Amino acid sequence: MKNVTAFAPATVANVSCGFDILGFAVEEMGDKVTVSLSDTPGVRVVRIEGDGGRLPYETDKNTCSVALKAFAEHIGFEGGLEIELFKGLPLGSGMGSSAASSVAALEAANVLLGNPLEKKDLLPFAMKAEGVACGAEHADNVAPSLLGGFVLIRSYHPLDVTKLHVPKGLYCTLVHPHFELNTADSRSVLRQQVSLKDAIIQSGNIAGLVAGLFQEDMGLISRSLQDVIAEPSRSVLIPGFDEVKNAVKDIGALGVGISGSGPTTFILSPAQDVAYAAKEACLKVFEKIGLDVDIYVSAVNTKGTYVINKS
Ligand SMILES: Nc1ncnc2c1ncn2[C@@H]1O[C@H](COP(=O)(O)OP(=O)(O)OP(=O)(O)O)[C@@H](O)[C@H]1O
Ligand SMILES: N[C@@H](CCO)C(=O)O
Repeated sequence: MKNVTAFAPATVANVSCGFDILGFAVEEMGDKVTVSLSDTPGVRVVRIEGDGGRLPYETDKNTCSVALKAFAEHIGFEGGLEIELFKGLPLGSGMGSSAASSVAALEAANVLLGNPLEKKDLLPFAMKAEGVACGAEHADNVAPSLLGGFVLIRSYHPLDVTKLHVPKGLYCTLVHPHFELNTADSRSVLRQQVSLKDAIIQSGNIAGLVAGLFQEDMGLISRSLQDVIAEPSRSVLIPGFDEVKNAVKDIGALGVGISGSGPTTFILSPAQDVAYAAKEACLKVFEKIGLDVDIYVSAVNTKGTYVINKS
């Protein structure tokens, strides 16, 4: 085997009440990465497509190569690895673009080198790449992109992640307005202190959301999709956010929140037809505002990253 290509899915981080500790993966949208063995030692990005020429080739800047360099050092691989990145995700969208790249690169390289590590043990290298992309080694995009489904980060020190149950029928609608918001900028507007009152509300909601997922209790999930920590500071940066909340109030959706650090908004629904009704409602909102959007409807991806070609 000389090269392996892997796909890694887009993700919705935070899921309202789980700032930096919860995320889920979606289907179809994502990045593809081919990793090939090379006679020249070291990790190199040799091709990038689909980014409009905007992503860095430098090994210490592209999330694919940052992750692979750390992985190669960890397993003691001293040979050469070449990376070809096919961007499927828009940059600065809130759909985990930098995460999908590093996760696909790690999955491809791990398989190429004979699976020296288990999938879950690739996580720290992808987190390192997130640190380079946005200044914080948060795992709520990389963990679900790697493992699929809903993933909870119980602790960062030590790292303790766990997959949660995905209720049948759960769908999401992702509304991506055509402008970029860097995660670093979107983190810089956050308050550094949280009041006791808000801490109580947020803990109740995250516990309720986890219980709701396991019990497949759509009412409990819906009541728990509330964020009093990040959303109040960030929603002002997202045109149409309040209008979307209003527009989907009466169509049976479970809730609305900012996907990761935005500007994408996610709507969770208990069934596919509700997710499509949410799409129609959002199209009307953005037509009125006069802003171009892409709207995707997707089930939850329970598989995470996977290999699509080996040769
Ligand atoms: N392979 C990559 N894919 C995307 N961004 C990358 C990649 N490698 C490096 N970067 C850098 O990461 C930064 C983008 O990180 P940021 O977290 O803001 O965006 P994102 O991952 O596209 O957003 P989001 O997670 O909100 O979808 C940019 O400076 C970009 O140049
Ligand atoms: N938890 C991160 C996700 C970034 O996509 C944040 O909200 O900043």
